[in-house]
Amino acid sequence: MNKNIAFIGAGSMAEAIISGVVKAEILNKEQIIVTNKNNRERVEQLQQKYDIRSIMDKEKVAHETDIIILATKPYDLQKAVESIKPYIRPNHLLISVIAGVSTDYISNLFGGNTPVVRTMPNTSASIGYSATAISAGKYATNEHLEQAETLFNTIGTTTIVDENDMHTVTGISGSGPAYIYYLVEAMEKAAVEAGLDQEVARTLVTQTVVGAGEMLQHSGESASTLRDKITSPAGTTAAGIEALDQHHFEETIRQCVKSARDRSIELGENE
Ligand SMILES: NC(=O)C1=CN([C@@H]2O[C@H](COP(=O)(O)OP(=O)(O)OC[C@H]3O[C@@H](n4cnc5c(N)ncnc54)[C@H](OP(=O)(O)O)[C@@H]3O)[C@@H](O)[C@H]2O)C=CC1
Ligand SMILES: O=C(O)[C@@H]1CCC=N1
Repeated sequence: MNKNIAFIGAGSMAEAIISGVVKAEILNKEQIIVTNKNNRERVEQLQQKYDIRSIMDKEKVAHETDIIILATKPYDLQKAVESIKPYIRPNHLLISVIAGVSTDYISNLFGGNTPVVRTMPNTSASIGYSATAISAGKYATNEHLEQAETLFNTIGTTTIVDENDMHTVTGISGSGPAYIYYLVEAMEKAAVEAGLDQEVARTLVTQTVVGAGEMLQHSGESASTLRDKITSPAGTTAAGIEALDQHHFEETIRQCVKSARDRSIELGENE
């Protein structure tokens, strides 16, 4: 890509994207700039770790870049925009990774027809495995959307969605890796309580999750078919699944996704 990119916000999500983009080698490292509010130590840490540039002066950040990725928490967005708004050019593209916040709101904050593309990646971006959803705001052209797709395709898959679906997407794939990690924590705890060594538990559970993920990706079979193949009649898996059902597993997941989605809506309502 012949575009310079700046990250406004240098937290977990910015780092996951930077890590993935650097590994993908689609940009020279000096084309990537990171900045935050005032935590110079953090941006210098990222600068050293990924051999990218850190710049605290927002005028210089804007001057040196074509694409600006907004990666603050939703409640910090307004101040972040204020700090860079005076230096935004008409040909800048803004890409938001921020949960809940609409492209219209961001365009309005910038006070005009600023093109905004909204994305919802996840932290697996750091190893090229993000499931990123993308929506174009009303001032973003097809070219802007393609630029965002090109960038996010380097850190995983991209799926274009209607912006109205972004809250659900956030509850599914934005937060999703955390649900899987929570499941892993629970399985490890159960294994240790049943007498397995912690390291043995970790190795077995991790490989089980990785293997299941690879099967979902590569076997061409649905989750339900794959599950059936493990579930012998009156066997161990059937007993385990029955316990999950008795403890309302499906309803628990439904509530989990709904709560995350509702929270995304709330974050947007503070607009
Ligand atoms: N973490 C995740 O898995 C995902 C997160 N997201 C979204 O990404 C966004 C960032 O999340 P995450 O990385 O976890 O958050 P973090 O808290 O880890 O990072 C937020 C960053 O924003 C910076 N910041 C705060 N205020 C300003 C400002 N005025 N100007 C410039 N930078 C500022 C902070 O800098 P400082 O330290 O100086 O305050 C910090 O570097 C959120 O909106 C979240 O919804 C989306 C998908 C997944
Ligand atoms: O928890 C959050 O609000 C962010 C959005 C998606 C993942 N993390």
